[in-house]
Amino acid sequence: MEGVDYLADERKKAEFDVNEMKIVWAGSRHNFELSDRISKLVANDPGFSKEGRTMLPRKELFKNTLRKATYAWKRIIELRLSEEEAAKLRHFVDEPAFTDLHWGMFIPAIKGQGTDEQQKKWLPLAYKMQIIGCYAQTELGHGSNVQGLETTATFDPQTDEFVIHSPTLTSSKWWPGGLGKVSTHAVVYARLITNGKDYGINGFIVQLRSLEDHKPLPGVTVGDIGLKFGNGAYNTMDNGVLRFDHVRIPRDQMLMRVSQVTREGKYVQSDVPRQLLYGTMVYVRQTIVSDASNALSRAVCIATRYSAVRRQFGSQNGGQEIQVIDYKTQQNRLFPLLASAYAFRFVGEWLKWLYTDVTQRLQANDFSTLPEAHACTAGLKSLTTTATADGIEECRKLCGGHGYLCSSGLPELFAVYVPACTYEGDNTVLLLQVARFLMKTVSQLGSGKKPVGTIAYMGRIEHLMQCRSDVKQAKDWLKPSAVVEAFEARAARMSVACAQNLSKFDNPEEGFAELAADLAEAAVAHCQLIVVSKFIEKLQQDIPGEGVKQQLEVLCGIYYLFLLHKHQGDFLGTGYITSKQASLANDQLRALYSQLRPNAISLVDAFNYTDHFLDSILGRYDGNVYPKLYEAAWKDPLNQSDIADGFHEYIRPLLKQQLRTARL
Ligand SMILES: CC/C=C\C/C=C\C/C=C\C/C=C\C/C=C\C/C=C\C=C\C(=O)SCCNC(=O)CCNC(=O)[C@H](O)C(C)(C)COP(=O)(O)OP(=O)(O)OC[C@H]1O[C@@H](n2cnc3c(N)ncnc32)[C@H](O)[C@@H]1OP(=O)(O)O
Ligand SMILES: Cc1cc2nc3c(=O)[nH]c(=O)nc-3n(C[C@H](O)[C@H](O)[C@H](O)COP(=O)(O)OP(=O)(O)OC[C@H]3O[C@@H](n4cnc5c(N)ncnc54)[C@H](O)[C@@H]3O)c2cc1C
Repeated sequence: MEGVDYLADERKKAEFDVNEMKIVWAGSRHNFELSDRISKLVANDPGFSKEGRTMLPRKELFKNTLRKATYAWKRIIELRLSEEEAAKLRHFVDEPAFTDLHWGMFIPAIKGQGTDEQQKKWLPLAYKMQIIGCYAQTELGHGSNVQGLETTATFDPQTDEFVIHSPTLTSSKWWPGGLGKVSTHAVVYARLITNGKDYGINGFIVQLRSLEDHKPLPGVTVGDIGLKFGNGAYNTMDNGVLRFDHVRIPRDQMLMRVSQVTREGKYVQSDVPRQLLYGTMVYVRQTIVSDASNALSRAVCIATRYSAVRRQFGSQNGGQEIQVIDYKTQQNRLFPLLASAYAFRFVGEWLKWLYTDVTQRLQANDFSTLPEAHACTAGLKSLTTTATADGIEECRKLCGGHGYLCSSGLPELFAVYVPACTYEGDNTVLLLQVARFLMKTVSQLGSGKKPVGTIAYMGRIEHLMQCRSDVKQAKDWLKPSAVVEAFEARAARMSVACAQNLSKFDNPEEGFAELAADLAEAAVAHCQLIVVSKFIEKLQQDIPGEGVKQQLEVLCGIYYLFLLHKHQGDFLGTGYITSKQASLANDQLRALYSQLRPNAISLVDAFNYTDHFLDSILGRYDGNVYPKLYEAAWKDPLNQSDIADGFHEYIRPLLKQQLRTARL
């Protein structure tokens, strides 16, 4: 029945002010109002309908995305939306498109690596979308190892130009989004060669297609790399391949903030660190951490609502069966994911602050916090995307058989999300970057250099190496100081153990390679400590709204106690807790699940997602799942006729043959 709220009883159980929680989730009242307004604007516009998206063949799917992305741009202009509003609109349109890379990487690369003059020339064109750009770094042969890229940019002093060339098959650019069929320009990363000397990787703005007829320019070979994982999903994006045959660009299209080549061909290194060349990746990794909470909360919202609708077993005297959300096993799989969505939200907010801070410092030529910013963005990108991709898949399983239907929204969400574990840095490669930072920190402990920021805890290494948990009863695990010390001691001990093992090798690089798996685990422990600490710090702020803070405390407890339970080998193995204390942590975790249970539906309502954005029958706000599933099945193209195409060709002869055999 339309108009009935099947989850109304669940909503009545809430012990907190949901509207206030919506503001906490959004980060501020301004953010909440912005998201609320723009998500409804998109949901109510038929131009942004998602109907039938997963059924479209690639060419139609792609064309439909071009239509939507350009329609979004038209609406942005017509409604005179600000940059912030426009970004929200693209987010709620919810379909990966070339515009993500244009706004998300091409423009930031020019902003971060271009000189003032270059920014003045290129940004107005890009802002008006008079040129469309992508970020062409990865090649067929190399992605993680950026220093191993092979494309060359050789300076020709005769003409004051760079010659961009792909010397080998493996040097073909491969993967850049928006490249395959749309971009007119790219920021291309290539080896800078001048006066016969290779100065390593630098960015160059290269025009790829004519602005008149969109044909590839002479010397440019460009196309799409082919179908990717999942139905619909990331296939809306034209990830591309690109080869250059001695393509000439003016010298001033080398991005020259980090280093320059003079008219005479002299290479000049600025006094900014070369790592700023990697700045766009730091920026995007930071946005990916915030986005992890979007994707995970979306999956959790679907699985939580459906778990309250779905009933199995336990009917007493002909009454209703049990809601599957009441099974402790379901809670133990679902509630930590709900808690993780909130945890990633808050660590994302903090990371945004850290990124803004480091950007301001860089502008003032203070490079001191760059290594920490790199370690935090790399590590948290790795931690949150791994947990989110795994979490979305777990949510699909939590929805039983119906989770496997595309109409649940979960298969597509997973297919779109899972490459986040790979793009912007493979998650293992990124953890090893964190590990390098940790090993450097440990090796400098005796030097008098005081660790600050997220590694300040290493400054208390002597205490952290020998302290023991003083938890005596389950509720002691609710004390923030007990928890932070536990996570600090575990992270510090794992790092120190790695450093001690490394010192046994004559060649440190050989040692690092041999111990890489342990080092990656130490990096995870450090990153989990950051997430836990930032959640606890958030709770120390003034949080208005009846019961809101209490709910967040429950979620925070679930987040860290679940981690403690899952990684209890680390906590026990490093000797910080006893098995009795581990068992008390588990008792407390179960108690928190019971406290969360009546609030579960309202906690996912606080994400304030429209049904359009969720695009899931199982996650519908009104919980009206079964009639809508039934209705959707009949919309499948296979059900357009009673007799399937192919029946006369294949099935009928088979049945006739069986009939003949039966007669014999
Ligand atoms: C149903 C749903 C529908 C729709 C959903 C809709 C929309 C989705 C919306 C949003 C999604 C959100 C975001 C999506 C965004 C993007 C996805 C699309 C595009 C993806 C693009 C890309 O992938 S671009 C390519 C990215 N490539 C990489 O990340 C490569 C990884 N490799 C590296 O970064 C480096 O090579 C390395 C760090 C691994 C090694 O570098 P190298 O120089 O060889 O190394 P070292 O010798 O180890 O380091 C030298 C020193 O430099 C320091 N360092 C390294 N990196 C950095 C850095 N980035 N910043 C600062 N410093 C750095 C390093 O620590 C070393 O320092 P020392 O002090 O030790 O010397
Ligand atoms: C959907 C999608 C969109 C993308 N968009 C873009 C884009 O717009 N622009 C762009 O330039 N690129 C883009 N990329 C490319 C992406 O950035 C790379 O794929 C990514 O950086 C990983 O590099 P790789 O493919 O070389 O993986 P590889 O490095 O080859 O990884 C393969 C395996 O080797 C392991 N490995 C590699 N090195 C090490 C090491 N040192 N130690 C231990 N293990 C190691 C990895 O953990 C992994 O298991 C995109 C990729 C995808 C999937």
